[in-house]
Amino acid sequence: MIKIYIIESRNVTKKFKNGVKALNNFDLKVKEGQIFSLLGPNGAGKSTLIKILTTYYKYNSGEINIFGTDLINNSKEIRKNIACVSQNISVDNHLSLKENIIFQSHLYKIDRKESNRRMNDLINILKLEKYIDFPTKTYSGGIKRRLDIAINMISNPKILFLDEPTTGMDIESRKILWDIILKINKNYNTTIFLTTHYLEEADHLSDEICIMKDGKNIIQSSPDSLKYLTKKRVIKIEFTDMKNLENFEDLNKILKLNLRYEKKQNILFISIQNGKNIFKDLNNLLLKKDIDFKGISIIKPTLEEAFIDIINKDKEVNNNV
Ligand SMILES: Nc1ncnc2c1ncn2[C@@H]1O[C@H](COP(=O)(O)OP(=O)(O)OP(=O)(O)O)[C@@H](O)[C@H]1O
Repeated sequence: MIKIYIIESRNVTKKFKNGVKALNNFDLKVKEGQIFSLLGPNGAGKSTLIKILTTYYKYNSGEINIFGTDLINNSKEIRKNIACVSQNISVDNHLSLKENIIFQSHLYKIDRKESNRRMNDLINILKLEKYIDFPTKTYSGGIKRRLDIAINMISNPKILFLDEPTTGMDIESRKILWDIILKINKNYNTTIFLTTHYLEEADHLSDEICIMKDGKNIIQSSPDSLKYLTKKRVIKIEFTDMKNLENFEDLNKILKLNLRYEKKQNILFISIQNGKNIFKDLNNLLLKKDIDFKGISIIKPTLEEAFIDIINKDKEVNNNV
């Protein structure tokens, strides 16, 4: 079966009037029902891409299909089926959540009964019971963001774009919003396309991540595969006591193993490239030399370490061209 991607771009280029190429032959594939995150350093082109996908910006060349149809030829129809919560909150500050939703429902021609049903459902999912009746300006930034998402979800979009949804939030509000994003994705099967600077957020939420830089898609994969790509690993050995740790340090010198490590009490953290063989050798060595240890394990890199590694590798490649 041929899988149709809900968003697919090929060779997309966007050049601004000042000559900046924000997108440079940009390719992307997003599957239906995914939570998809776009990561990249400042100026990578993330906001430009979102503005193009949500039909605010035109692009110079290349091809974009959304719902299997061409973005330029079908922008009106596509716009009806997507929603975007941008960094600038778009709710009317003087209206309450209810009034904002009624207004939005009129725009999308949703009848009152259906609108009420959706509103009650969204209030429940977004935990907004306490914030229905007063003007939205009276609420904190975190609550306003949730109100904005609820209002945007009233049209039942197939894709919800979230541009840095948790920027400026404290960790507690951020985690509440993570749960909400997961629930929206699961309950409505809404494809979520988000940009974020928080790698922990991308790791927690995403089925797939695209790392972009200088307007190009450097890599697109699941969070776990991205972590696996970085060859840097750390082996952690916890010794039964300091004496055993020192015995191991002596062996490192005598056998010229040249291991680079850091110590924390009776635990050694050894930095290695390319894990499995060294792990086995160290395990065997400890057993053979009768050095008592409590445990030995490989610590997986975090997404942040993988991200830095991938961005730096791309720099090296480009500097060598
Ligand atoms: N309207 C514009 N006119 C000219 N250049 C622009 C415009 N918008 C963005 N740019 C440039 O295009 C490049 C990509 O910008 P963009 O805002 O898309 O990056 P970003 O990845 O969203 O960055 P950030 O993480 O800092 O928000 C940058 O060099 C930026 O200066």
